[in-house]
Amino acid sequence: MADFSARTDKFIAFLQENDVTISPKLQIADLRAANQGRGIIALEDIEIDETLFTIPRTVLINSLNNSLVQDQPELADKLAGLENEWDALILVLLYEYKRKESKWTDYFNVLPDLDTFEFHELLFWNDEQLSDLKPSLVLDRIGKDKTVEMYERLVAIVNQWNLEELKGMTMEEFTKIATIIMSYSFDVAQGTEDEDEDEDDEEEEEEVEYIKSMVPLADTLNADTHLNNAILTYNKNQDLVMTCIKPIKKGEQVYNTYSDHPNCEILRRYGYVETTGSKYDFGEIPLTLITSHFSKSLSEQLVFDLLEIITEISQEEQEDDEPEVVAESYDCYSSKEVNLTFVFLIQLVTIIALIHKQEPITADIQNITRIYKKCYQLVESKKVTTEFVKNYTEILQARINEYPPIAKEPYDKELKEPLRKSMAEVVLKSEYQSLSNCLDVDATLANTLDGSVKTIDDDKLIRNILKKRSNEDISSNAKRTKN
Ligand SMILES: C[S@@+](CC[C@H](N)C(=O)[O-])C[C@H]1O[C@@H](n2cnc3c(N)ncnc32)[C@H](O)[C@@H]1O
Repeated sequence: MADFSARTDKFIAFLQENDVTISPKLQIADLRAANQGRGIIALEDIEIDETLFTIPRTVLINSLNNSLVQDQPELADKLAGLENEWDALILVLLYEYKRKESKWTDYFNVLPDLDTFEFHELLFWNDEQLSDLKPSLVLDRIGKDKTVEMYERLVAIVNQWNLEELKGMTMEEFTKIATIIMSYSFDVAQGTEDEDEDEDDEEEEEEVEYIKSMVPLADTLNADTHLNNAILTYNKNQDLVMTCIKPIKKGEQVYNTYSDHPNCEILRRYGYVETTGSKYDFGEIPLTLITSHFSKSLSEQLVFDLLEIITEISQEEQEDDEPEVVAESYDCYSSKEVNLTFVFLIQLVTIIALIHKQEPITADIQNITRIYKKCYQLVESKKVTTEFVKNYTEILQARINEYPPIAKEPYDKELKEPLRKSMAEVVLKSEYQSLSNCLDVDATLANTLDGSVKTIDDDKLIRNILKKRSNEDISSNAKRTKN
């Protein structure tokens, strides 16, 4: 405890020596009892727009500003030239960690210690612990293979650049540094001003470049998706300014946002969960579940062929920035909203399957394009068919049924031991509840399509498609006769 607060005191002295100004209404607190490490609390009420603290850029650590380039200036261009911005920051941070004394020593002494800190991000879970997360699709995103690839790439750079101090970098050290970057770093805008921005000039906004940086003090803030009350902005001098965006009462914690993540992603990236669910929770429907659902009415091979054709058509028909219709999975949010592509795909395959019942369908691109366009118009005009509702509900229910009984239980306010098992249970509950919320079909469709949605008879749509097709057949026959 004494060591913990002594480190906090030295960190505060470091901030003051480096011209960081902090509101006297704030205090860095020991929140270890709540599994939150350090955090910042308000000693007095704070109003919206009050400045919480101001950080000059000289205190940041990034590929431009660090001890490695100070010690070996010839590396500056090489670091700036690295294609992957993670690579540069990993190298400079590991160098700072290994260097016994540097400008940032008292900052590093409040960051997770590489030897003693227990990281809970999913990269550090063993197979048995991970199995408690089944059937969450977060298990497909842990990225152990990518980490090995990145480690090997960095070892090659260390050797090529002959970075003596980093030559013994182990896979474990590398993984911990990369994790610290993932959970502590900020993408800091280069040369932006908060005020006097021409908001209409979108092109100018697009040109803003970001540099991945460690930002002392800004990274002492914990996050909460429901209670977020502070954001990082910039002032005219290009300093970083943490600003209050929601009134904060005396005794309350100051919370940043780490972006709009569901609990499974908060756990994967930051090693904690929001015990009563994230504001941005979702459950996911894997494409395989949609495939197996429709394989009951169409053959499995036909479903595969259709998905291939639908992918082709959507690439042709869609704008570049629109999401692919055929994706590996689809999100179902706790706020009763799903991906629009999920609605469209189910509606499309539903109609194809019904037509197939009347006359066997072939996976022919012209034919499917016609049905694709009709379904697109239908969904665009905020309509779906009765059979869509049935298939949507059955697919969602099939996914819900994959969850273990614990997922159905309400949230406990606090985590229990063993901690990782307890966090995994929270993730499953978050996903289960999100999927269940989306069983409210009317509300979910209204949120997804931005307005109330009408359900029409399938036959009406099918007749319309088949009629149009026979009309087109007649006219193409007529054309052929003419020729
Ligand atoms: C940017 S740091 C925040 C400062 C951190 N608490 C510390 O002591 O260094 C991010 C890390 O803080 C912890 N954290 C942030 N928000 C949290 C929360 N709401 N509950 C529990 N832990 C949280 C997680 O370990 C996360 O990886």
